[in-house]
Amino acid sequence: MQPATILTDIEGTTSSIAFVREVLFPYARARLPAFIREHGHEPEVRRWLDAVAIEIAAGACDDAVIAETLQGWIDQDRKHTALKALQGMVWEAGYSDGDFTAPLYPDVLPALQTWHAAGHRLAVYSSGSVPAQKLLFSHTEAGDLTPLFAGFFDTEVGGKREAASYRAIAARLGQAPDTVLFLSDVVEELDAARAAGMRTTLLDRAQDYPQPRLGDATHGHPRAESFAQITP
Ligand SMILES: CSCCC(=O)C(=O)COP(=O)(O)O
Ligand SMILES: [Mg+2]
Repeated sequence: MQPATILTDIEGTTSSIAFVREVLFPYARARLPAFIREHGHEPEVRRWLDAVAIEIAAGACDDAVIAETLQGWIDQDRKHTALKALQGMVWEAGYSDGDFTAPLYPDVLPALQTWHAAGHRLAVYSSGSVPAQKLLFSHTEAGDLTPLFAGFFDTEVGGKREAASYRAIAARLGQAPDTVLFLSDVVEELDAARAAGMRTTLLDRAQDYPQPRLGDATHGHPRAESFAQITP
């Protein structure tokens, strides 16, 4: 039988929520206005700024207003595809200037290496954009881990709480959904993956969730406090 493909979330699963909210988000929040002023004319940036403008004003609006809107969305932790794409572009400088590297929970790298060596395909599905995911995994404290992964998926495939997104990911990986194990800290995401036919495990990390999710709070998903407890 083919080893299961392991599809993992990032924030709260491979890396702490604190890193995302206390390092990545403030970095992007502070630099987005200047980034938009300097790069707003570039088509790949403009495309996302226009998407924000359409949402907030049904059309054109000032770039300063767009920047303020994006900062508000960061404060609300909105998982908007345009915000995530722009954040990823801003984080590129942070990684390349050495302002930060990406921490992983200590159990993550050994498990990923073991699973990869055992023939499991590994993939990522995060609200962070695919370029942001690749930046993160290529700038971990253990070096570049991107060669371990066979696929990266973001919300361009669909929202993380929608079963259709997981069906689309399975199809893109060329796998039947029941051969994919999805790992996440968010029960609603696991519910959607299960509805699509995937296997699931809830990551319940004490650092992120001081109140353990037990019993009904797991919605029937297998629960693990570390990757070391997962048998794919
Ligand atoms: C690619 S790292 C940035 C993480 C991020 O912006 C985010 O919203 C994380 O969401 P996740 O789906 O990984 O919980
Ligand atoms: Mg998460």
